[in-house]
Amino acid sequence: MIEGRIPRIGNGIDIHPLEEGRPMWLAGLHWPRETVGAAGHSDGDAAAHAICTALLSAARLGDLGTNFGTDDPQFAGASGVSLVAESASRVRALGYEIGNVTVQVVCNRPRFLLRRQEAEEVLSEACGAEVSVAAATSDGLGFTGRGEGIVAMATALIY
Ligand SMILES: Nc1ccn([C@@H]2O[C@H](COP(=O)(O)O)[C@@H](O)[C@H]2O)c(=O)n1
Ligand SMILES: C[C@@]1(CO)OP(=O)(O)OP(=O)(O)OC[C@H]1O
Repeated sequence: MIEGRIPRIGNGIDIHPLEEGRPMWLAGLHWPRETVGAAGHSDGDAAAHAICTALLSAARLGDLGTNFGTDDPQFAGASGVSLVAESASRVRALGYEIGNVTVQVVCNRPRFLLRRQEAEEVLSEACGAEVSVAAATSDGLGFTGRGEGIVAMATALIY
């Protein structure tokens, strides 16, 4: 473990393009009514991936790509939830505990109003610590506003 008793934070950001006909996985949930889903080597769950990078960065363990490379077939189609669980486990293996994690997604759809609690429960279970989920549109601006992609940003606190 890196020296010191001071809590440590990490930030993570992930962006995935959206494509017709792909399943939508976001914030640990499948969204079966969506007609577009995130393209990627894994399930494309930008929220889960941002959480992974936030956790790994807090412990100075690199980021999503250095831990779960696209050159490794093991991670083809990997669920975001499984990558969050593995990231949390790597952080704990260094002797840290996870305080809490927040993640915010920027997209028009899906809407989190009815499923926020479900997403928080799934991601908290994977992390072994409380995860809160927020969402925003970009008010029609940019690639998120045009529905071409999803952005997610996360912060993790470890101690
Ligand atoms: N994908 C989304 C986007 C937004 N929300 C909720 O709507 C609120 C207003 O969004 P603005 O971008 O107009 O500020 C936001 O605070 C979220 O509560 C959502 O659920 N899902
Ligand atoms: C998750 C990984 C590995 O399957 O693939 P992708 O789903 O493409 O996701 P990305 O955010 O581009 O990060 C790279 C990889 O770590």
